[in-house]
Amino acid sequence: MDIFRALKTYYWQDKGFLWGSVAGLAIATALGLVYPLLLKSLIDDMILPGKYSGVLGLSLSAVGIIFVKAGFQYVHGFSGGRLGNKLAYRLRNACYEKLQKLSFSYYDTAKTGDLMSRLTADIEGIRQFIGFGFAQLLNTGFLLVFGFTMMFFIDWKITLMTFAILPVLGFVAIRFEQNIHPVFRSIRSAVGRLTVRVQENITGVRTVKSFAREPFEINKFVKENVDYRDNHLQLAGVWAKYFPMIEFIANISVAALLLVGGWRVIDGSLSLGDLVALSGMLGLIVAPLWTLGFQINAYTQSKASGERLLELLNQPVAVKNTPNSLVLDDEAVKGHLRYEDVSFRYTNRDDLPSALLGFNLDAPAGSMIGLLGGTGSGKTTAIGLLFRAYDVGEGSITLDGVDVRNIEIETLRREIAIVFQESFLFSTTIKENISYGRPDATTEEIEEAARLAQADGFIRELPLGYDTIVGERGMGLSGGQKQRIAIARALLSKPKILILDDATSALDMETEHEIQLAIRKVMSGRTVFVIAHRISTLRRANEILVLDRGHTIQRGTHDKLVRQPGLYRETYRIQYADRPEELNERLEPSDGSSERLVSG
Ligand SMILES: Nc1ncnc2c1ncn2[C@@H]1O[C@H](COP(=O)(O)OP(=O)(O)OP(=O)(O)O)[C@@H](O)[C@H]1O
Repeated sequence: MDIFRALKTYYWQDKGFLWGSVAGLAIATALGLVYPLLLKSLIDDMILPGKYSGVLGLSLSAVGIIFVKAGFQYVHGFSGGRLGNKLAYRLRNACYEKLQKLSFSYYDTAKTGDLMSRLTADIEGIRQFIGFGFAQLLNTGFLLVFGFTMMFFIDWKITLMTFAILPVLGFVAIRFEQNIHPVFRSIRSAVGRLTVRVQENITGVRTVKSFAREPFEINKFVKENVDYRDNHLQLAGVWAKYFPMIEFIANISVAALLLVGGWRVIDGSLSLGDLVALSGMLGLIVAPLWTLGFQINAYTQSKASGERLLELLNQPVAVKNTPNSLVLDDEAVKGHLRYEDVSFRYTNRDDLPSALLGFNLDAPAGSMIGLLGGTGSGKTTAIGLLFRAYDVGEGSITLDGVDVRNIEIETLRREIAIVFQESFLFSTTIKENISYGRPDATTEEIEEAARLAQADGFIRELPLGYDTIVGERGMGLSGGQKQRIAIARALLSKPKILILDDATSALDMETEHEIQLAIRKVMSGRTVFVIAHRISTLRRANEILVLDRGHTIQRGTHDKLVRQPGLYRETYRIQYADRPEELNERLEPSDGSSERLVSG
């Protein structure tokens, strides 16, 4: 019950509905138990003595009871529905909000399918149990207590006899639950695997098709589908075995009642009406006992779902604001950045060495910083620490002299715009994609940003122009088109710091050059970070840092670096091998003697 206590904040404000659902069902149940008493009265007081005058009154009472019972059943259904749905609504919102708050580190290991199922199937489980299952479980208890008390007052000996069968029935019902629970669990994980298969296949459809791996994918799906089908067959097997067994045991008590009750009526120690009433009540008690296994199952399932939801809701947020976080004043921010001896290691990858080691950088407002290095050398890590995707391990990063860890995350990130290599577009209009960071932007501003990002031309050629809806993650657009929309989105937010993380890799040199000119214009006086593998993208930077496995191995301007032996010059050599004039001109040493750079 601890799980449900922990979830109390999501349903306790509706406790009126909870009580309404429980009380509605309990009263309707108690009223149901009155029917056998009416039958008893009909037989013993009217039919047998031949007093027919009371029959009409009795049937009118039955109608009245039906009416009132229906009213209480409505109260149960209405309250349970309200309670469950309001709870599910709050839980869904809370989980979604939590997902928005969780830091990047959480998503490094989170699985999309698993999170989706928490927000759907697990919440549904809780909704059903809190709304209805809980009241039904209590109701089974009420039935046992009310029913046996009434039976006891009619004839305690017969009642005790029928009572003897209950532990057996309870035992079988619990065995049933124990057998069916793992099957339900396997079904749920089989559904999860099946969903992940479909999701991955649709997402990676281009890769699948380009490698002609459709048969392989179909086989994988069929395997999961077989698993799913087999689980359902196993479920059907458990049902088929236990249902007749439960019915058989329950009917033994009915048979025993008929046998002993019959004798007793014949020898005159029990009235016929009492026998009919006892049999009616026994039937009412036994019916929900059949479903006891299900009710317990619903309880354990929703407990497991509750655990999974609480695990998400109680997930610590790795990067968060401190109580005294500084709220940045947009007007006052200049954009002067300093990294001082910054080192960082990803906590989820203790097996790996630090991703960044002793990183130092001074980037005054208005400067352009270039980062170059092989894959995995720490470039993205260096900028991730700046916008607090992760907090630095050692050292510090300051913005205008304030440690970024002391700046309110939201205002810090509002000053920074990042364009990643893989541009993510939402499945909405191009216009809304560009204005994502500034929903208040005017059409003119959106179009101006698109012009600067060299995107306006191709957008206008689309049939619906800026109102064209792009497919999921930008499907239907080329890589370079997506990158240009992402650049327009970043430029529109007029950030103090712009980060281009390999953001122009899909563009041709000419378009990239045009965009660079535009960025220089828009970002004049602001700070720009450019991560790139192309020298042409970096060469105008005020300072270029060359990284290798987290270490800064070279730094300086393009002119300085092309003269130094090292990775930068090697990269330059490879990229400009087909333009030796430019290469020689660049690499000519200061003493005027020409250096031979390209062999062969
Ligand atoms: N989220 C993460 N969790 C664990 N390790 C990570 C994570 N992101 C990066 N790494 C590791 O940190 C190191 C630096 O990665 P980083 O992404 O900073 O490199 P990069 O220079 O930007 O590479 P690329 O040019 O390929 O984008 C690599 O060894 C990488 O495997």
